[in-house]
Amino acid sequence: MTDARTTAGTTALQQPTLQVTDLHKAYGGNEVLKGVEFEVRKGQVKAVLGPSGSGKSTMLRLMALLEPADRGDISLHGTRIGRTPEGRHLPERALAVQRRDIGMVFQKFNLFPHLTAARNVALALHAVQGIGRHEALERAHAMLDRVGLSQRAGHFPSELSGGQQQRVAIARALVLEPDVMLFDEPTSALDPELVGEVLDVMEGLARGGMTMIVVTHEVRFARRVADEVTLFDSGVIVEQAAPDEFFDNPQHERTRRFLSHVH
Ligand SMILES: Nc1ncnc2c1ncn2[C@@H]1O[C@H](COP(=O)(O)OP(=O)(O)OP(=O)(O)O)[C@@H](O)[C@H]1O
Repeated sequence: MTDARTTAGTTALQQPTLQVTDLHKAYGGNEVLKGVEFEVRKGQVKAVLGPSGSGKSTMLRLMALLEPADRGDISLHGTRIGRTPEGRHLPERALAVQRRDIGMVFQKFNLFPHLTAARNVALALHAVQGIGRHEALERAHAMLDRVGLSQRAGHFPSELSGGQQQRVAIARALVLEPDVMLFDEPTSALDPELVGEVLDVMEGLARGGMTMIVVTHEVRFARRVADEVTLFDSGVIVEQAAPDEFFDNPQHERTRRFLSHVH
């Protein structure tokens, strides 16, 4: 009994939080993902770099179950998600339940313009988890405090800077207490002077133990915060390594060429 429990516990610890195997996706005849193998473990931060159009966003969207893969598996804590055990795509209602464990932040914040920051965050709790208005608002305020926006909770998106709006979007994802957070170029739509405040929030989350995958062009952030950096090119992973290795001693010519353009 004890042995069985220990074994199960050890297995759970070793399992990636989120994992994709042999992931394929094509749009029309355009093969965008060509058998990607990728995983993130509990508390790990993975940065994903790569040229435009290499398939980074597509991988995140598939991982977040926002669209189906053509082939391959996506697993959360070792359990396949997005498909039935027989391999059929799950219906929307079942997908919605599985999506709750995976938070996603996009380049565009997509806040509701007619709702205050607090209500934007509370709406997620209310709509997705059915939590009552009062409690949802209380938790929204606590989450806005965590991203440094307690003073802005009553403001509408139009009254907030882009950086502040993105922090609201981060709070909206966090309030659902996801097991893993996916960031898809969260600072690309921001004026340069607003990038830092969003990266600071993300760094705080990373230091606090959040499991994160970050698609980004912010090389310095990747070097400073990530446990591992991945280079995507043309739908495949070219190189994955710890930041010092990746940036100072890349093994692949493609990585060297990529870094020569971004450094
Ligand atoms: N819904 C879609 N329909 C058709 N083609 C798509 C769709 N989504 C992505 N693509 C194509 O797939 C390829 C990969 O796109 P993706 O957005 O995943 O790349 P990316 O590496 O994230 O690029 P970027 O850094 O520019 O965001 C591109 O050629 C893109 O045009």
